[in-house]
Amino acid sequence: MAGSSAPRVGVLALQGDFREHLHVLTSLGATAVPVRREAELAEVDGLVIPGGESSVMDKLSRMFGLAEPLKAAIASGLPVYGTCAGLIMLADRILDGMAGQQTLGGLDVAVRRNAFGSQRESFESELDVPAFDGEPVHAVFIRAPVVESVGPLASPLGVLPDGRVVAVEQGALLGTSFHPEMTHDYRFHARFLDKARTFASAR
Ligand SMILES: NC(=O)CC[C@H](N)C(=O)O
Repeated sequence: MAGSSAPRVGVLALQGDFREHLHVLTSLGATAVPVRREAELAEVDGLVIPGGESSVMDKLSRMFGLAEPLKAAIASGLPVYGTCAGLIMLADRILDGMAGQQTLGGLDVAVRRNAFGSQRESFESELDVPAFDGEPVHAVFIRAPVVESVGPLASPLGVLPDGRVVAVEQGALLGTSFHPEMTHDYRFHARFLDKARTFASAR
């Protein structure tokens, strides 16, 4: 019954809008817990990395000794969904990072921080996501990164009308430039939970 069980998933809770993600995941029937320590990470079958400020999340994850366990978890196939700053954390390559800024990596993409410039710090757009049936996704962007290039291991999931990639997938990893937790459309979270259920039933 892998498809109907309630997966136990975490939200990285060092910084950013982790409470909103905990709320969404709980509303979708998951058991959702904040993750701040390695021992908490070891107990989840999936992890959301929220929006916030990626340079701060990078520093805190290294300071708290979580960066290496997170990298190991990603390498072991743990499903991880990164939104906005979380997408930056998952990217193998970062453009316009702060001096010395590192990422966890995992997604074979290059992302550019704050790619939409100060004129468009936040905006909303309808996004066609061919992997989802039905309505386009109403996407909310806040000082958002863009996926500047997609390597051969990753696939674009969502593209703006001007061709810029803002959602990507690679196996158990999912990343969006925008914030579904701020809307009522939780199809990306549901897709992440499907991956978490698959991971839980395989271990
Ligand atoms: N809403 C967000 O997560 C903003 C991301 C932020 N600009 C960063 O560089 O991490």
